[in-house]
Amino acid sequence: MSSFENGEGALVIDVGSSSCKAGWSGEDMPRAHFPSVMSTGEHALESKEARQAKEIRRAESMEEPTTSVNVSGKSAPVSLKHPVVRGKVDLSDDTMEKLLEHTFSVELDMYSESLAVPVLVSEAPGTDKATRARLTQMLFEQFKVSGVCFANSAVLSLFASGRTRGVVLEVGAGVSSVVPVFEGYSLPHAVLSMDCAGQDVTSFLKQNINHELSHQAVQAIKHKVANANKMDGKGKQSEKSEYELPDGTTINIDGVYASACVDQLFNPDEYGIEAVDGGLGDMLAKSMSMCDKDLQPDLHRNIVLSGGTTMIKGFSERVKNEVRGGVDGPINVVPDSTGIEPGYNSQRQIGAWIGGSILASLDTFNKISVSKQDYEDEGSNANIVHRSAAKGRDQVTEDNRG
Ligand SMILES: Nc1ncnc2c1ncn2[C@@H]1O[C@H](COP(=O)(O)OP(=O)(O)OP(=O)(O)O)[C@@H](O)[C@H]1O
Repeated sequence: MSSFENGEGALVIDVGSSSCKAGWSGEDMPRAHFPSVMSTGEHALESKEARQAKEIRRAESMEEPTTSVNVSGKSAPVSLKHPVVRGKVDLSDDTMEKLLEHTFSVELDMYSESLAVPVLVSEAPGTDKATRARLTQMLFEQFKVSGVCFANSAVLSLFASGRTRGVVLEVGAGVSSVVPVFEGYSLPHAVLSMDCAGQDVTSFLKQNINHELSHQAVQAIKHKVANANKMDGKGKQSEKSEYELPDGTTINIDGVYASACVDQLFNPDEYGIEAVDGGLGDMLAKSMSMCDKDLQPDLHRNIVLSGGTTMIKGFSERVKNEVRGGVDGPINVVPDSTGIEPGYNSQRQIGAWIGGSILASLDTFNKISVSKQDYEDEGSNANIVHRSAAKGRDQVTEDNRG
């Protein structure tokens, strides 16, 4: 496969259900981290100026439809749309294309007719081939990138923790997944997921707070008060937590809700949530038991947390306690409650992006990516990206052995 003529590195993009992380390979942090939501409808016609879209997005709630003033001074209806819903890219309209355009031209300030850089895209576990092919075509045709590479977000998070073997528990905004990984390969037969994650934690809290607050305001409260304490009827859960709103109003959150909003992730059936493989602890135990017996002890010792929702207080300890009952032998959750790996501790929400930044700065990256030349040589057939992905995984494994 041909290599790229690029001396500047690659762009690394992770578009999630709630936020998009984007930046350059080899850097420690994404340069941009912003809500993955775009305006649609009438207003979209006038939003060619991506900066205007940015201002509107920032000013308005992520979830609620709103209005804005168009060039004629009249109010125009605006609705906001997420290009990724429950971890799945929605390509039924141009929202994803707009989000990418906004990412490149506004957030990364590199507007040009032709980007001419390679791009590594972090994809959610279980992303289908058709979606990957459509995105490949979009990146080559619309944005004129010089190369494309897709990598599993869980595998990237594992790389970020300095591992190539382990099981990743990803809990973002829209979806929770368990992905066992062996030498850089995810093991698809044992990948489990549940459509319940951070946005459901926020919604639960919103329904149980006695105040009319926006989704964003409740999200901020959640970050402060939510905890993963076990719901055992009594004790800490009955304590109230105080939260001061920006206008000085103090609201009290009942301790039961501060714990129950998170408890639903561990006991979904008790909250009427459909989850065929049970809660997060059950999913982890089940997924690991579906892997080769010889691999299981390694997985038990390398349970890596990833995604913003795992930042909730007490999350790591709760995961450890839940899994302990379901598996034999020692287990280790990373980061653990005593913060043995403090570096990774603060990086959970951007773990996949960091793993992508590392992968895209290795020599291997050129070998696992599809260059523009490769794409054109195949008659602009975007399906080339699947062959490249398989070849790439072999290469990453070989490089790790070496
Ligand atoms: N400190 C925190 N405490 C609790 N929750 C947090 C914290 N920081 C972020 N979150 C939550 O994490 C979620 C976003 O995480 P992340 O960015 O990993 O998701 P995403 O990639 O957008 O979504 P997904 O992976 O589900 O597609 C939000 O629900 C947010 O409220």
